[in-house]
Amino acid sequence: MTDKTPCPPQPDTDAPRSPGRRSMLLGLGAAGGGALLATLPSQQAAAEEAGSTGHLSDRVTYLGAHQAGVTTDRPPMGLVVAFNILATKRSDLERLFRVLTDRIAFLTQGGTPPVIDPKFPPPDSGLMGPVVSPDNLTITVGVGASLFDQRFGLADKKPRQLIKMPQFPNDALSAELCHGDLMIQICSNTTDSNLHALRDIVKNTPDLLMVRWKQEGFVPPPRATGETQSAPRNLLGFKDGTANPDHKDEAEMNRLVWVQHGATEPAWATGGSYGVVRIIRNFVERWDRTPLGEQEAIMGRHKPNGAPLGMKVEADIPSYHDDPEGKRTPLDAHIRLANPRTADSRRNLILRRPFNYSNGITKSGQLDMGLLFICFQSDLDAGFATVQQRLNGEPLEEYIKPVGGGYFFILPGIPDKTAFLGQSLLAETA
Ligand SMILES: C=CC1=C(C)c2cc3[nH]c(cc4nc(cc5[nH]c(cc1n2)c(C)c5CCC(=O)O)C(CCC(=O)O)=C4C)c(C)c3C=C
Ligand SMILES: [Fe+2]
Repeated sequence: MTDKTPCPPQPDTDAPRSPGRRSMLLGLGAAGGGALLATLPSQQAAAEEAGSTGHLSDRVTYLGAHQAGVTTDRPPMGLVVAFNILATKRSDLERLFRVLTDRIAFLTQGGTPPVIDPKFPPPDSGLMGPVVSPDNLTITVGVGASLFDQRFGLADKKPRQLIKMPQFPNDALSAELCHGDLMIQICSNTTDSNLHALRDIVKNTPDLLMVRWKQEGFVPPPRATGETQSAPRNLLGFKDGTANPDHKDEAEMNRLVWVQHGATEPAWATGGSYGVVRIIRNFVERWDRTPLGEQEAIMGRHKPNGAPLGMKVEADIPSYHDDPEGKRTPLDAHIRLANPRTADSRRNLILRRPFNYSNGITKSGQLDMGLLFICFQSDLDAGFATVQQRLNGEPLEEYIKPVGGGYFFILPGIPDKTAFLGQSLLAETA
């Protein structure tokens, strides 16, 4: 049953976004408060021991032309949650976007939730103690094709390439893990920050949103020995992310990721992006019984150091034109199909931002783990759809099974504190 308890007044979200050096050093940020100061050193030590690279005071702005969580650094923990929208009126859809904006402002910047009469449910779950620290949190909101049905009068404003994610040949999509009117990606240094943010959003939208599916994931920390370059490993034991475009290169991100003004998309979509989520199970028991040479031929890279086959280091650029028969890198190796590195295939580049996941065991007693694959692009057809089409039938398919996910349009950013998420979309159809 949906909890319809009205929420008590929410805290001021106007927390300063540039904490002083001293408060940064103390790990206080905008949150302030002695309670945090008292607990910080041990929490931080624990996080560092666990390999987390972040600090409780790390704060990512939620304001700007683009939403955070796409080209910002990927923190160690991430989750994707998809919702059905319960609102049926346009005014309620606007209320939903305003509430989300308000919660994103508070949760990502941190602060102290109000203390209220104990006869009411507490405004905050308390998962993070009396002070909510930012902890590198980003909350990224996307909308599915179904938002543009008859309910809200938005049909003619649908991003041109936004469709319900199709079933690809190797997919075994499970209905309860797919699609949704709204998708929220929540990323931070720690699982509890992500869950705290999720619970806050769910609590504040009882009559507006219903959770449809959720998948949590993680990025392993850099290992102290033997790892010479950046990309962390996936659950097949290979470095994953090596050949990703540079998310810090603004020009490249404008070319590949962000919908540009004057593009073929509706004007409201400028600054947004297409987000693809795929829950891809890995058959790790079978993989772990596969000879190393075969694993490497399937991926097209050496397992220990991530170098392209026949090359020395991870950063080496694979070359295929001098290997037309695939003697060094098989023609059907994952990386060669995904990016054949021709002049034409430059327009198919995508920004990958995946997380590993481990969900326990399946009904038949197999380890249920895999890749929460997430990627972003300004052109869905040229990006994910083309790359996935090239991967259809690849040898890696024997070891993977996509079971869920969806296509979403990542809304443009919130330009300033007077604005709200989705405002450009609603303004165009007011
Ligand atoms: C449709 C897009 C892609 C899906 C789905 C996908 C699934 C998937 N990938 C790995 C492991 C690796 N992928 C790597 C590279 C790579 N993968 C894609 C696209 C998809 N992968 C691209 C575009 C690339 C880059 C290719 C290049 O430019 O050379 C790698 C190599 C390291 C790296 O560059 O990241 C690994 C390893 C798994 C296990 C998987 C599904 C479970
Ligand atoms: Fe891949």
